[in-house]
Amino acid sequence: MAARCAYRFGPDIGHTGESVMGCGPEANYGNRSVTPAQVHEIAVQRAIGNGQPSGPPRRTSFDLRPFAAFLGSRAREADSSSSWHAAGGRARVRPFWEEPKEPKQTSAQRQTHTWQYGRLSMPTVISCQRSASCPPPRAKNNLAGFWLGQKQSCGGLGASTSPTHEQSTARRGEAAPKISWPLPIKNTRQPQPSDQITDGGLRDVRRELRQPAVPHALQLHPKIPRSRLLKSPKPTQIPRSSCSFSSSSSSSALSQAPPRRRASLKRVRACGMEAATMAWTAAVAGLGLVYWFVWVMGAAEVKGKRAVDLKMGSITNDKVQDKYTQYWSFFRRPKETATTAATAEKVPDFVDTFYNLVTDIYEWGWGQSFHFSPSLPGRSHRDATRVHEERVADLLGAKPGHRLLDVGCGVGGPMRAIAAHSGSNVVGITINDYQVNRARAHNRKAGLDSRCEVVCGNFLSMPFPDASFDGAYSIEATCHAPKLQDVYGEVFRVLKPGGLYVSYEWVTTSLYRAEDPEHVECIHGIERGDALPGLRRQDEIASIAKEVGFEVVKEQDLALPPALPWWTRLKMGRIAYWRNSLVVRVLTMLRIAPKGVSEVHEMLFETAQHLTRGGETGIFTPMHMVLLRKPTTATAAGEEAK
Ligand SMILES: C=C(CC[C@@H](C)[C@H]1CC[C@H]2C3=CC[C@H]4[C@H](C)[C@@H](O)CC[C@]4(C)[C@H]3CC[C@]12C)C(C)C
Ligand SMILES: C[S@@+](CC[C@H](N)C(=O)[O-])C[C@H]1O[C@@H](n2cnc3c(N)ncnc32)[C@H](O)[C@@H]1O
Repeated sequence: MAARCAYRFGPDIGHTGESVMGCGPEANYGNRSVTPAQVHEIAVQRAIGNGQPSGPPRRTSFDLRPFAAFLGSRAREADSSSSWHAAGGRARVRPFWEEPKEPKQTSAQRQTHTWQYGRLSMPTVISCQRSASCPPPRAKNNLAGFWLGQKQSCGGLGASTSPTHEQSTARRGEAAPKISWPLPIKNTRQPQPSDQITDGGLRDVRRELRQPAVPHALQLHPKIPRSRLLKSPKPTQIPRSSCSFSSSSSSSALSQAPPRRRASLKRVRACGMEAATMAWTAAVAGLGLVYWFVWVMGAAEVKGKRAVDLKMGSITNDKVQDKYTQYWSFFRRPKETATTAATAEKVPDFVDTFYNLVTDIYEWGWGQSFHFSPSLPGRSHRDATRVHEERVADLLGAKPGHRLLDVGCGVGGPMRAIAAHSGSNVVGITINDYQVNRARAHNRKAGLDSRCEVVCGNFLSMPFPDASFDGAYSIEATCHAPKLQDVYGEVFRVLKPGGLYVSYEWVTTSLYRAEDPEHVECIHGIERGDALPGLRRQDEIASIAKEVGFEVVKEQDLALPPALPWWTRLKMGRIAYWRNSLVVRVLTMLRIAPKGVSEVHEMLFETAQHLTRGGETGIFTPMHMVLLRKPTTATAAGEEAK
């Protein structure tokens, strides 16, 4: 039968695997790709002569390869059509049946063969209902294979009430070997006594596909005498529900027990062993899951910060909870915060506390750039962020040799992008010393530390001489200033005459209605969760800039169409936030993360919802851009205006 169907490779043996074409009317596989498992299946179908109409190889119902693949077994490598013929079949990964062949064994040698799973030696008995062309073990060092090998014997092949291969052959008076293999493939049709069961079918297919022979996967069980197989027309049937794993190491207690007791003892022991195996598997899988959850899934979008490294800035672990409470009570009533001089003075300190609490969470869940950007169709958030940053450099006309000031630089994401894009030198200032250290470390890692410098200081009174910068920019930072005039005035002072300043401002838009409680709650939510002493209106910005002496070159809300929404990133991240919440809780419970981190995370979660609402309703924008120039004639802040 096998000879009737001439397989030949399709014209394209590409990365999708080997195409099997033109197999005659009985088995026309068209131009489908055939995986090793399917090749095996074809062989089995032919070997048992099931008489079913031939067609594309079916995926078997007992195929647990995905599980094996999950555990990182070589099965994936072996069966993955993409890795099978990488690069158009040139760099080929060796499939499992091409494992180095053991020297051919005699049947006596085979009788004493035990399965070797890594360091585990398992003399497993599994009755086979199928032909000798059953598959070889997937991979010897394969935990999944090990698990599956055990599992299959429970109500699987060995426990069927239909005639087994050995029964069929025993009835015919032939010696029927017990056959073991660790990965069964369930066949819809059971072999009939009349079937000519050989592994010739598989061999034929292999020959045709020029695959080497299967290594010695099939074996005789050492403990079952050949004579018993011949004599006993009906081997002991083990109920489907019971555990049928059996070990060849029988104890004397077992051999001395009466037959019924012996059977139940065997079952108890078998169940015990299976339970232990299951427990081990569960433990390994559990550990794997925790690892994946915390280290892999919990990693920062831009690698560099992991959940297990979450710190609360320079706040010691025992102070986190207190600091958070203090922060929260200070910013609970945002509008009042900026109004009295006494509270306004305290703002920078609380902003510093805020960034101690959130910097690592931001880096972990957002990356090294702490700002929004319009979405770009078909581009990643990372790309969109970078484009938004490079736009600053372009607006400033930054060149190599220029000295730029980054007002409120965070951990320096924009600074590095701008320095790299324009070739200029950048000095960043932030109030938070933890951010200074993070930014410096990132600069070093990026190889930009010679052109990117970071200073710890207050942008309301900067430690820089007058007219010391060619240009300046601030990305979503000046919203922390109780009075915008103060920070704009400082930038004006340190800029060289003729120097440009670009700022991306957080503001309420003309759609905001102070009499709408929903609007008010949304904006308060944004202010509370972002350490803001009170958002300004969009139309205030230019006049404040003019007030300190700047010329307004350009003003534009970069969030307006045709720009795509900036808040979709926040919205789409929701599932990740749930996961992060859980990670943070678990880490706090394990005392890896300090107490209070969960509360901070909760606050950010809530803030994200207010921000999203602000974006969706259009009452808020985080990217009102102003391009300002210090007049060439100006000598000091506000002089030109006067
Ligand atoms: C300019 C400012 C910061 C803007 C944004 C960078 C941040 C505003 C809200 C932040 C976040 C909200 C939800 C967090 C999430 C719950 C967590 O699991 C992972 C981090 C967040 C996504 C976090 C990231 C940064 C923000 C988007 C303000 C302060 C002026
Ligand atoms: C939202 S982050 C933006 C950081 C950076 N521009 C970015 O886009 O990644 C705001 C930054 O402003 C800084 N900041 C806020 N108030 C400040 C102040 N009074 N003096 C100096 N820096 C301040 C914070 O420390 C923080 O680094």
